[in-house]
Amino acid sequence: MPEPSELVSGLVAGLPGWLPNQRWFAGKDRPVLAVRPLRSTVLHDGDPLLVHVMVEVEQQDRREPYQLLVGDRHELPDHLRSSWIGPGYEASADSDATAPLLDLIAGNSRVDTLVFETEPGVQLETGLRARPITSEQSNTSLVFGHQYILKLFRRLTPGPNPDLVRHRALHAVGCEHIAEPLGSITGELAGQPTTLGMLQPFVADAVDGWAMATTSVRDLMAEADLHADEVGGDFAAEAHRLGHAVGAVHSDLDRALGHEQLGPERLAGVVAAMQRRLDAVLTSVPELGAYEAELRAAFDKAVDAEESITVQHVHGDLHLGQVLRTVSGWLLIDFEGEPAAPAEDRVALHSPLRDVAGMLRSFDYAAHQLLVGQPEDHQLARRAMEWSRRNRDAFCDGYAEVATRSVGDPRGHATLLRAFELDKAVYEVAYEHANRPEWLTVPLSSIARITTEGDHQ
Ligand SMILES: Nc1ncnc2c1ncn2[C@@H]1O[C@H](COP(=O)(O)OP(=O)(O)O)[C@@H](O)[C@H]1O
Ligand SMILES: O=P(O)(O)O[C@H]1O[C@H](CO)[C@@H](O[C@H]2O[C@H](CO)[C@@H](O)[C@H](O)[C@H]2O)[C@H](O)[C@H]1O
Repeated sequence: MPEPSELVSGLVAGLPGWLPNQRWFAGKDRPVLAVRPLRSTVLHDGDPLLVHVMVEVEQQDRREPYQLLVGDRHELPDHLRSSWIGPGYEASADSDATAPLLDLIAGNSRVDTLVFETEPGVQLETGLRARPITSEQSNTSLVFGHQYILKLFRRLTPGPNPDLVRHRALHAVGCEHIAEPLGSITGELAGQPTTLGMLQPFVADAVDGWAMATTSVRDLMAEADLHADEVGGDFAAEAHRLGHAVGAVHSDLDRALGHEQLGPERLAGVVAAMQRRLDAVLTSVPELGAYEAELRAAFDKAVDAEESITVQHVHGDLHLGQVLRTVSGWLLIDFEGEPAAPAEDRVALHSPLRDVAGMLRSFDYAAHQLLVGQPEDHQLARRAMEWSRRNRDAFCDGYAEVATRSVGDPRGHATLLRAFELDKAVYEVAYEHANRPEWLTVPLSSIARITTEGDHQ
């Protein structure tokens, strides 16, 4: 096997061709011009070899750091062939190679500039093998035994990652709706201690909200004569509990990290950001042009709708795929903000209504995604609306029971909430255009309904 330094320099040369095929690579829409190694650290010098590598990826207008786990072994098993970069392979799918990561955290170890540590008072079980979770995500998560999940952040931003910061803050105030942070990995990037990984308990019995909600929609669609409140798979009680959980997380984030009250000129700044996002999405998705005037008017209306706006730490990219139903209740995961947003936006304070709007959008998605590609059917479309309205209302009812005083019932801020929902739908138009063009009709038809038909609760 080559020396680790030779391995890394050879492998970096293969990365411009390999990176764009990775789900977690954020720059798939632009060519990779160059990849430069920033730092490499040998974590296990054996067979398999495990090297932690940070690289800088250059694309047209940006240079962004990423982390990789690089492996090498005498014989590469068949199941790792797709991870081959040459020389060496990306090792996150190699259970033999990644096993030391948990032990390094448990041992509060330091290797070169990498710091592996447990959270205060945490004792970890060691010697467990890891498997990567198979869902397509923005980062890479490894499950150790059935006990722990380690998320390795792929695109790095110098400084602490908001996912870890918010989990720590919520845990410190006893929040029941998160998986407790158990440990972390920190490295050095641009001279700053930077979060590379976060360890949490793996909740093996959890089902995500999207799977539950879409099962409920399917149940309703299958019943010709029953209403949403009459079918066995009714989701409203869960939507209510979920609203309660999100409201409690917002209150806990406020208690732990505080809030700010912004005056009218800052509210105007929030709305200006919505207009700028619309400008950007209009250039890449011309279909959105049909709704431009109505969208701009809805955003402008929000400027005068409230005297001030409360901002605090929030989730930032809340949707049904970011919540897990366990036997004891709902957990929120992944407090990193929108994957495509700039780092400043992901750590910034925002209105809690932005998260509420994200979840309301998700109910709308769950209701309408089954209709994608189907011939128009008014009966099914009416049922989708019925499901969406019922569950959005139940969510808001649950949220209002525990929300911070400054927000209360989200429906009491109808104009601002509508603007946040439309802003999220504009984001989704860009997301679907880039990732799932066949689903572009989902956010576009919501925008049509909300703006043209005024259909909004
Ligand atoms: N504590 C946990 N227990 C069980 N599964 C989890 C846990 N945390 C995350 N997951 C699963 O891992 C997936 C990816 O986690 P997430 O934090 O959303 O990562 P990413 O930033 O890559 O999107 C989730 O969709 C969920 O299925
Ligand atoms: O989970 P991520 O942080 O990677 O979020 C991105 O991908 C989501 C899709 O997986 C996307 O969510 C959109 O589709 C969901 C259904 O698949 C729906 O529930 C959401 O409401 C909708 O926004 C999310 O926008 C994107 O950031």
